[in-house]
Amino acid sequence: MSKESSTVRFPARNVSKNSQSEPNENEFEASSNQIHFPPPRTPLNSIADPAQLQKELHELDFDSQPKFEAIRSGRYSLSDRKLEAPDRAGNGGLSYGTPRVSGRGGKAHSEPNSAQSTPARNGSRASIGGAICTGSKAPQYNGGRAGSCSRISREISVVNSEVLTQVPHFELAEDSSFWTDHNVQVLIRIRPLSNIERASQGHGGCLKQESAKTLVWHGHPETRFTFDHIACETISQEKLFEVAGLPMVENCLSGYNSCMFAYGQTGSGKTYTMMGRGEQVEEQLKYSCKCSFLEIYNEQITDLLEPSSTNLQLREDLKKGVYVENLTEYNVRDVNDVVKLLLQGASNRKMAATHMNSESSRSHSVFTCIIESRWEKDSMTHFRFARLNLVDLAGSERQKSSGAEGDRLKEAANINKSLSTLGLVIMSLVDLAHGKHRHVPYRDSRLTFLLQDSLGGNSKTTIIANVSPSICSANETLSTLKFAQRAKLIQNNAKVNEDASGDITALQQQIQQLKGQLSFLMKHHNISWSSSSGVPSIEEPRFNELPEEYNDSLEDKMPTENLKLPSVRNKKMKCMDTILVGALRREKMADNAVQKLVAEIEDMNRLVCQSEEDAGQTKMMLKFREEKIKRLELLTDGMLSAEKYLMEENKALLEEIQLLQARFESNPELTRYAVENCRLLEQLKLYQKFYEHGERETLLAEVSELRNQLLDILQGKLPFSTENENQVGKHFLNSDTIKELEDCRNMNSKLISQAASGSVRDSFSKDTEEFRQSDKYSMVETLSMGSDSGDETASYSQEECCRDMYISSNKDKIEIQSEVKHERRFLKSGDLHKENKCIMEISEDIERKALQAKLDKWLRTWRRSDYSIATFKRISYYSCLTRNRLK
Ligand SMILES: Nc1ncnc2c1ncn2[C@@H]1O[C@H](COP(=O)(O)OP(=O)(O)OP(=O)(O)O)[C@@H](O)[C@H]1O
Repeated sequence: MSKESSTVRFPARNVSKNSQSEPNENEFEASSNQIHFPPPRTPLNSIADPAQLQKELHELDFDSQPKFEAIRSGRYSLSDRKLEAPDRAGNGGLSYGTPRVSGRGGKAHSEPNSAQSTPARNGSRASIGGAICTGSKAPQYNGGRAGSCSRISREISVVNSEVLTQVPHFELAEDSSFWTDHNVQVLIRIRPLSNIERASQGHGGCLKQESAKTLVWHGHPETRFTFDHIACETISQEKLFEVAGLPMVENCLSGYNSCMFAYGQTGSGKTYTMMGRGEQVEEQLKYSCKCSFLEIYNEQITDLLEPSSTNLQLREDLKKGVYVENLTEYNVRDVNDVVKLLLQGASNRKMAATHMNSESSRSHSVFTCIIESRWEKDSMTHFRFARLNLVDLAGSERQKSSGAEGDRLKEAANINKSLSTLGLVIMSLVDLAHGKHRHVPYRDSRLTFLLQDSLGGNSKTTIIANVSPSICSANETLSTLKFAQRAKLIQNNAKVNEDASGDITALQQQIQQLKGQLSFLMKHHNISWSSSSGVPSIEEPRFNELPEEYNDSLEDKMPTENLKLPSVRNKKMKCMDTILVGALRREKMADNAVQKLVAEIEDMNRLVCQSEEDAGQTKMMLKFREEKIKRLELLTDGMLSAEKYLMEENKALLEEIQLLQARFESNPELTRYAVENCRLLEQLKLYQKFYEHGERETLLAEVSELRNQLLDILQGKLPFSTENENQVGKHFLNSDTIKELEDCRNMNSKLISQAASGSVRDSFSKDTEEFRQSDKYSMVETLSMGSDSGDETASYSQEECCRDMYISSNKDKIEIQSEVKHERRFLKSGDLHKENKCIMEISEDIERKALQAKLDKWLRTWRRSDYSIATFKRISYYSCLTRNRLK
């Protein structure tokens, strides 16, 4: 275990007081992992005469503890009327249930919804914080102050068998998903009656549990309460931990902030519930974990692990949220470390005896574990972090019931103040949850300010309301139950705290990998980047060096007759080279685009961070204003001297100036403009490149090449040489079809020359207008007009056209029509310049790729299907569109 940032050795523990009385009980010092404890604080004065009370309790405890334990551990069923005589040494055949908190004991717990991807966890998680950590044995640790730790280990132990048989037992529903799915949970825990209570009031109580979810408060008026979970008197620590504690730890490991409060009147079992009976466990934590332990006493924060650090200040930070300045955090390696810290801190808590509890906590304590987990998946580094707050509140009773006087009264007033703020916060949150506008007074007490995330914020929170069934506590029990009922309605907004910054690094790595692969491929295929255009060029087509499967697939697609012809083969190779060059070029462009996007994401992330910072700074400014108002109020009420006011004002203004400076330097607006500027410059460069570096010509050449390729393939499949015509062609085509092919070829060459001269635009405009007006039966004719040749379809009968058009699906028609509509928009828009601009605005590159993909698709369809002139015409027509658009 190491202290954050510096290695701290605790001074040797002052055990003199207790070592005499309980010399062998300090297991801590005997443990291998030695922690030296700080000197404990002087115990607070007791108000009532606790000595007598304690003596009585001790005697009673000793007698009855084993019986109670036996029942808790399940050795005795509730129907057992007779219990074995207890052995005073504590081992007279009594087993303590399962002592170790060793994971989940094979119990299946569902992951929280949003944490499905959390890597498999193992190792110890059960005992984090030691909260409700069960154990068979008391830790037997007794700090410098008598009673502080023995208290942790002690039970009420005032229950005898006779009584227990009368207490109905209700199982605590084990549904871990319930705890993980809900952000705010409330559980009622009823402690058993103490012997003193029993002696004074008999066996009757103010509470009666009717079922696993309902209990009745016997009073005026009799009130029935329903809760999702009620832990009756016979529910063991272990069971409670399994049901409510484990899912909280699970949440925390999954990256959710988690918090567990114990609320209730003094002596109702809050500390017992939170501290359990700590024991050393051996499993290793698999996560990095830091712990701190503080107490809020009289509205002052003290570090329980470094008791000399008193009056610590709360600060707010954008990243950390609310935190305690200078609070020591210890890195812990295993559960033992955690338990040690827990016990060490507990020994320093302010305690005193009151009428209601001989060892009453007079402060609120917060034990915090910050858990971080990191794992790699798909070459991404995931990082999650979460806090687990275990809050043991001071008793919520009224002052007069605790019999407090003097210092205790002042304490009680402060306790009441923070607890009433807690109540107000909860009420405001409930109102908020019902859609009302409310100011939530988090800042009115240190407790609520520190725990604001746990209340209505980013946290999964469990509130355990501890109640005593004693008639003497009837009113307090009722108010605790009402508090619990209200708290049920709070709505938190828990989210997984995950850092995705690793993703960008992973993307960059991926890009690097792809680059490596690309350069390897280029080296092996003699491809070099042309320095001027950034376009790869292939030095020499080498058909024989192509991978075999590539040849095979080609052979599958092409008629074997053609492959035998070297000229055809060379031609094909040339085509393939072109395709490859195009593909590599596009790949490079895509690579550039990815890089740009990555840079843009980084910019945006920066912007988001800055905006968050800005929001935080605005919040801080508001806070300054609020504080200033408070100061002014104090000044006008005469509670603050003018001098002190000025000094505080000066300090606040200095802080404000610093804040404003920081705000000025990291103004998100500036960054936004800078990012926008960069983006526009990039765009400008792109346009310049498009015109000046021949990008446009390259695209045109590529499209034209693709079209030629298509025609070549058509020719290759249906050769025109007399010999082949006789052998193969005859099987497929009649002379009309062959002529049609020739026509199409002519049509294309005409289009190319027209595109060069610009005249195609006029004719195309006419074409599209006619196309729009035509019905599906005349579509082929309209298409053919694009060729500017009246007799091109002469040999293709109207009937055949109709049939072909029927074959082409409605979808095709819709696609073509929308293309034409699109085209018309261009043509209407006026001059060429505007058109080009328009084209670029809708992203030339993407469009071109899409068109090319369509061409490829059609080509594939055509290859697969029967030869269809209509399809071919569509392709030709589409080529025209493409060409025109790119122009
Ligand atoms: N469920 C329980 N089973 C057995 N003993 C219990 C149980 N709950 C509480 N006790 C015993 O009751 C006594 C008072 O409990 P505890 O000190 O936890 O109360 P508390 O609510 O923390 O009081 P305070 O607010 O004064 O600190 C202790 O001796 C404790 O061992």
